[in-house]
Amino acid sequence: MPNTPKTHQPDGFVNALGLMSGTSLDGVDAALIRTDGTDIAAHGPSFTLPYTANLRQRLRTLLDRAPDLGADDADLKAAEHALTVVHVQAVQRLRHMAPDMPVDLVGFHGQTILHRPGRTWQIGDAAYLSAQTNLPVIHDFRSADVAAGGEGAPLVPLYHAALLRNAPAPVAVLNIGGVANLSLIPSHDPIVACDTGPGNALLDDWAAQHTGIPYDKDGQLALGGKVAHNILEHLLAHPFFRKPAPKSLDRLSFHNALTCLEGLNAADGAATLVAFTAQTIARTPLPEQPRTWFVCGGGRHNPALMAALAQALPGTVYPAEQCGWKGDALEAECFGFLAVRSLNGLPLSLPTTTGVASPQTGGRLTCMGITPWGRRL
Ligand SMILES: Nc1ncnc2c1ncn2[C@@H]1O[C@H](COP(=O)(O)OP(=O)(O)OP(=O)(O)O)[C@@H](O)[C@H]1O
Ligand SMILES: CC(=O)N[C@H]1[C@@H]2OC[C@@H](O2)[C@@H](O)[C@@H]1O[C@H](C)C(=O)O
Repeated sequence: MPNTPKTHQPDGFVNALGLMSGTSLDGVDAALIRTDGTDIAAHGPSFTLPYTANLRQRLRTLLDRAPDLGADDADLKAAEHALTVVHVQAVQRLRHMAPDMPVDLVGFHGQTILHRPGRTWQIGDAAYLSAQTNLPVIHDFRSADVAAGGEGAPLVPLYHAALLRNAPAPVAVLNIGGVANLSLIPSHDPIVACDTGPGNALLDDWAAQHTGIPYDKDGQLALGGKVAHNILEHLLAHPFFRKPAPKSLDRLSFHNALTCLEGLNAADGAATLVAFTAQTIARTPLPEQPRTWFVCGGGRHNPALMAALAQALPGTVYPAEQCGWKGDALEAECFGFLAVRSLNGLPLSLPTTTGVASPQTGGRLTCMGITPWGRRL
C-alpha cells in the first residue's frame, strides 16, 4: 500500500536526503536533492562517510553468514546498530553542509547482506535513524518488488531515466560499484535495466588478498598485468551473462571466480578481473546498443577499467561528470528521489527494470514521534 500522506510542500518539491551503503562496504554515501519524485530541481551537497576497517569486516562476515542467520542474531543486531550510527552521523554532517536546504525526508537504503531470487535482505534500523535525526525515514525499498515477483534490483533506473530525460537515445548509464548495473534508454522502447556482473567486488577482494589494500588503487595492479584469456573465457561462459535483462546479483554471486585465478600473479589476476568486468558489460544482451555510456560509481576512478570499457563497448564512454553529475553520489541521490516517489505512491520499478509484473511502488515510512514533514508541516 502506498505510504500516506502525500508531499505537503505547495509545489510538491521537497529536500530529500538519500543514504546508500553499497556492496563495496566502503562507507555510506549521502546526498541531498530537491525533487517531487519526477523532476530534480536541485542537487545539494554529497559525501561519503567511510566505515572503519572493523565495521567493514563485521559486515563482510555477515554477508558470508547471511544465508544461515536469524533476524535477531546478536552479531547481526550489533553490526546493524553500528551501521545505523554511522548513517545518523552522515545525516547530521550533511545537514551542517547545507543549512539553506533543510531536510524534509530521508531515503535509507541500508546494507544488503543477502540477495537471491525471492529474497532480499537489507539491514539498518530506520526507527533509530528517525528518532536520532527527528526526520521521517523511508526504508525497505526492495521487498515490495520481490513480493510482486520482481528481482528487487536494480532500483536506480527510474532515477537514471529522470537524469537522462533530454539526452539523445540510445544512451546508457553504467554504475560500477561492487556489482555493476546498467540502465539503457532505447530509441523507442521503455527503459531496460539489469545487473551485468561483478563490478569492483572481485578485484577488491583480490587486491586485499595480494596487497592488504582493499582495492586496486588507480588500477596500478591491473595496468601492470596481462589478461589470462583462457581463464577469462572460462569465466564468461557462465549462463548468467547470456541471460537478457532484467536480472540481478548478490555481491558474492561470482565469488568462486577467484579460485579460477589461483596461480596467477597479483597483476595478471587484476588485469583478468578488469577484463571480466568490461566483457560482461559488453556482452550483456540488449535490445539496442547505446551510442553513449555515462559511467558512475567507484569503478570509474580505475583507469585500467575505464580503458577496458572504452575498448570493449560500442559507442563512446564518458565518466558521469561529462553530464555535470556527481558520479559518486548518484546512488545516494537515487534513494532520496525514490523516497519521495514512495511517499507519493509512484512506481519504483517497472517490468523492464526488475521483471516485476506491473509498475510497483515500495518503501515504508518510519516516523518516530514526528509528523511526516517534521516541524515544517
Ligand atoms: N582511485 C580508485 N582506484 C581504483 N578503484 C577505485 C578508486 N576509488 C574507488 N574505487 C573502487 O570503487 C569501489 C567503491 O565503489 P562504489 O562506492 O561505487 O561501490 P558501492 O556503491 O559500494 O557498490 P554498489 O553500487 O554495488 O552498491 C571501491 O571498492 C573500489 O573498488
Ligand atoms: C540487492 C542490492 O543491494 N543490489 C545493489 C547492488 O549494487 C549495484 C547493483 O547490485 C544494484 O542492483 C543494487 O544497487 C543499486 C543502487 C540499485 O538498486 O539500482
